[in-house]
Amino acid sequence: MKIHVEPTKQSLGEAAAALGASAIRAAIAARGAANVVVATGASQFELLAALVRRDDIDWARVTAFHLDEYIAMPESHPASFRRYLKERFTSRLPALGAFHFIEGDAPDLAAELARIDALIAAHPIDVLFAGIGENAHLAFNDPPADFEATEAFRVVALEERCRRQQFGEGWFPTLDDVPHEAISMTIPQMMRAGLIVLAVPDSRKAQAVRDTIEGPVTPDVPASILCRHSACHLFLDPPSAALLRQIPDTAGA
Ligand SMILES: O=P(O)(O)OC[C@H]1O[C@](O)(CO)[C@@H](O)[C@@H]1O
Repeated sequence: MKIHVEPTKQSLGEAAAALGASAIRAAIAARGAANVVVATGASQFELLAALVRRDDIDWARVTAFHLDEYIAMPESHPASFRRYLKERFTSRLPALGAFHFIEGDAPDLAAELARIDALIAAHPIDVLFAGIGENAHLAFNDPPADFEATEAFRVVALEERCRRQQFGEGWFPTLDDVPHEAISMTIPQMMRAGLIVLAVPDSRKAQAVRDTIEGPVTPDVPASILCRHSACHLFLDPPSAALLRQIPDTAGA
């Protein structure tokens, strides 16, 4: 895993977007199209803002997916990930080729899972942008995460720490309002991406970052599996890097 410690959240977002953009351009040059996954949450604000400003990408050739969505939440809810992405991504990229949203409030969840599994199987992912939760989750795969899942998306239960984080970020009026279930991309599906670009700012992520990089690869630290990916870049700011004993593989090294 390549670690980049950027001086600010803004430069973190710009550097992560620049790396992703070069891989998107390379995929378009090689195949005429690129497939990407984008993430949500407070950690992705600066990255998405920088990504939608990139005018060096032929966005019409890009097909996009996202990582996760709450079950039974209408898109009009302030915490809906579809709403988040329509406000911060698709509305800023009118030329975008396609965006396949996870309909977490679909009446038939099995049919919805089958639909998005088939779609992503037809679109091998070139670049996956993601964050890491305070509990080191990847997408909504809370600990202990399933590193062996065979499907691309599944329904998952959200653990207490994860629900507290969502409440703490201000997306819900009370903890009780945070859903207990979501549809999440599975970890094996995330690991199939050609390039993984992680944007992880803020001191509240410092322990998860340390456990991810310095601890063993274990389902109890879902993001630790990323150490086994051949092209994974982790963008930190000084507060999120604060607990690292050393920066093992700095950018450009
Ligand atoms: O920015 P946050 O809220 O810390 O989220 C980090 C990760 O967790 C998820 O938001 C799921 O909660 C992912 O989409 C994101 O990559």
